[in-house]
Amino acid sequence: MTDAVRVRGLRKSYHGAYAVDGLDLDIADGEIFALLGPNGAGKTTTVEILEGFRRRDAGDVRVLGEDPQRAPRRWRYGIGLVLQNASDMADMTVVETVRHFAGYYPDPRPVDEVIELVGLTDKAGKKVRTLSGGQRRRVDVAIGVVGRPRLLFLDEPTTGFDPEARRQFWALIRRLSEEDGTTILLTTHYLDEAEALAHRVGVISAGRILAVDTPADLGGRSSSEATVGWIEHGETRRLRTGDPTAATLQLAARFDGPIPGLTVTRPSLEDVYLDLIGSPR
Ligand SMILES: Nc1ncnc2c1ncn2[C@@H]1O[C@H](COP(=O)(O)OP(=O)(O)OP(=O)(O)O)[C@@H](O)[C@H]1O
Repeated sequence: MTDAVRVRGLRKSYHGAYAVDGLDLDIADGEIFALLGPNGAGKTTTVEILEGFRRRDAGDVRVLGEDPQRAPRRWRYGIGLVLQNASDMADMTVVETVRHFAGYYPDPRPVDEVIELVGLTDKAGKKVRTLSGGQRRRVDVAIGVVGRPRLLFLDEPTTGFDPEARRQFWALIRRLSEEDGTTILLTTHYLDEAEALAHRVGVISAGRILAVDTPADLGGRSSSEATVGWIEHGETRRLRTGDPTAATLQLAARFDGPIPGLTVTRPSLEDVYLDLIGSPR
């Protein structure tokens, strides 16, 4: 498998302080990769270097096989950006806005198809400024994908969305990944979003990658101890165990049937993330 993104030893400082401090990163072709990290961790700096908008101090960076600092113009055609509020263009309708951006690419998707993909067909003739925040964000996505990018950057894409809009947006991202094989690099502060969408997540703190794994396995999550909970004599009981099946069978035997209030839980992605970045819970 080839890599859409390959980064080795990336460094970038501002006024003598390192914002990115020796970062390595590999993102495979077709992968959805979520970059997680606290405010100021270096996510935006890293992503903007990959996008070719910031210069690095040191390190080797390949994005779709090219160094973003020296890439030819056609390289940019393979990159899609979903920026905050890209669609806020004076008084244009949805279809005019998407057509405008389609004009920048040599082989754009048909405008109607893109508008359908983001679920805005019934709003196509409406002025963008009259749409809701979530609908405008869909226009941002339409602009990001109209050029048929091989690699799509999504920067905190669902901030401010209601729960239903978030689910619809996730379905759209999965569709881009599954139907078109688009590689997606997502930054988000929502752990449930990373868990729902990403094949792998990377946790970044103080300019370095602390861990990279599938959401299920990050920080040894799937193999860590489980907590079995139940209710007995009107009180909630909890038992931490490496073998929750055996513990549950023993309880079932003791209760001689259903176990009241039975729960079996493992650390959430948020628990593991907070441990990794050293934040008290
Ligand atoms: N243009 C700049 N000039 C000076 N310092 C900067 C600049 N951009 C970022 N920084 C600093 O670099 C560090 C990393 O910032 P960055 O924006 O990459 O973090 P982030 O992980 O994207 O944070 P957030 O989650 O808040 O968006 C921070 O300490 C920030 O203050």
